[in-house]
Amino acid sequence: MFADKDISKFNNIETPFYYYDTDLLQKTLQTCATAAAPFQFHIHYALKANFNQVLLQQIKDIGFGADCVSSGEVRRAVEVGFDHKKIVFAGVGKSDKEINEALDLDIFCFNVESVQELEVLNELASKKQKTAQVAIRINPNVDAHTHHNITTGLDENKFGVNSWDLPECAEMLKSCPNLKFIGIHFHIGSQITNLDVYKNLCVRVNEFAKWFEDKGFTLQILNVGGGLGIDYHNPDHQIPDFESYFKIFHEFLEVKAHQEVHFELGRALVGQSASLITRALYIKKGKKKNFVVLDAGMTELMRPALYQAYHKIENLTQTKKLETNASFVKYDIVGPICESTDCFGKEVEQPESFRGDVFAIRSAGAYGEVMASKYNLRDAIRFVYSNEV
Ligand SMILES: Cc1ncc(COP(=O)(O)O)c(C=O)c1O
Ligand SMILES: N[C@@H](CCCC[NH3+])C(=O)O
Repeated sequence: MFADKDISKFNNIETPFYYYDTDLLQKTLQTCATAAAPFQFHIHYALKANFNQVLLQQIKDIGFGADCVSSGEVRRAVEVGFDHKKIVFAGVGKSDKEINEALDLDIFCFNVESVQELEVLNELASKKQKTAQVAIRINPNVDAHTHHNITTGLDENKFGVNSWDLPECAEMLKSCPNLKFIGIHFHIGSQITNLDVYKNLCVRVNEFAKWFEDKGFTLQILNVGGGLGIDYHNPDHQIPDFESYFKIFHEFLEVKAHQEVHFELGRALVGQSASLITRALYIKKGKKKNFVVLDAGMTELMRPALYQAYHKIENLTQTKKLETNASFVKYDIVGPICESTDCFGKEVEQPESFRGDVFAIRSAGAYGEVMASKYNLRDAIRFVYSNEV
C-alpha cells in the first residue's frame, strides 16, 4: 500500500519508472542475515535477479557474497566492491573469454555444469598457471513444483551434471591438476513456495555428498542454490519467511564440521522492493472487453508476457479517492508494445479508471528491470529510489 505522499510524488515524475523501496530492501536483507546467522549459513546474492548498482551496494554492505551467471555479472560484482573471495560463477554456457576473465579476477569458485567444462577450465587455468576452485553443479532430479519454465533441477533440464555422468566427472577431477574441487552445487528452480521441496533437495544433497566422500573427495562447500519464492498476491511490506526456510536445511542437511553451507538467493531478497509505476494513456471501452492502455509494457516488465506471471496491479490515483468512487470495472491491462502478449492482467477488477491515472505494478524488484528490452526502440527504463524523493 502506498502512502498518499508517495502517490503525490509520483504525479510529478515522468512514467514509466521502477520505484525502489530501499527501506524495505534493508529490512529484508537484515531479516535474512539474522535468520541465517545462528546456523552460520553463507548467503550469496544471485545478481541475475537484479543487478541495479544501488541495490547491489546495499546487498554488499550487509556482507553477502555474489552469485553470477556471466562475466558481465562478475565484473559488476567486483566494481560494486564485493569481495572476490565471495564471488561464484555458475552457468551452463561459460565462454572461454568469460572463464579467462573470471580467472583473472581470482573469484572464489566456478560452479561447473558439465564434464567438458571441467576440461576447458583446467586447460585455461593451466595456461595462466592458476588453480581454479570448482564446485560441481549436479542436476538432482528434484521437482521444484513451480512454473515449468523456471524449474531447473529435473533430468530434462539443461542445467548441471546428471547423476549418470558423475563417475566420469570424478575421473576428470582427479586428472585435472589446475582444478581444486571444493564442493557440490544445486539449484532446482525459482519462485518455490512449497518449502517441502527443499526437504527433498536435502535428501538428495546428502546422497551426493556421501557418493563423493566415499570416493575419497573432501567437500568443503554444500551449495544449495536459491529459489525461495515471494507472495505476489500480497506485496505489502512482505518479507519472506527466511526462518522457516533456513530451519529446513538445518534439520535435513547433514553438514560435517569442516563444511560450509552456501545459499544463492535472488528473488526473495529483492522481489518485493520495487513497483513499476506507470500511467494510463487511454481507456478503451469495447463490447466484450474494456482496456486500460498503460505507458509501460512488456519491454519494462516481461514476466507476465513470458510466463503469464501474476503481478498485483493497483490504480493508485483512484484507490486514493475510493470513498467517493465505489464503481469497479473489469479491464484487460495492457501496454503499448506491438504484441498481443503485451498484457499485465486480464479481467482485472479496478476502480473505474481514467486517462492519466497512476498505476503500480507490484513485486517487480526481481527479474523486472534486468529483463527490460529495447524492443520497439523504447526509451531506456528509468528508476527512482525511495530515499531520494
Ligand atoms: C544457479 C542459480 N542460483 C540462484 C538463482 C536465484 O534464484 P532465485 O531468484 O529464484 O532465488 C538462480 C535462478 O534461478 C540460478 O539459476
Ligand atoms: N526470470 C524468471 C526466473 C528465472 C530464474 C533464473 N534461473 C522469473 O522472472 O521468474
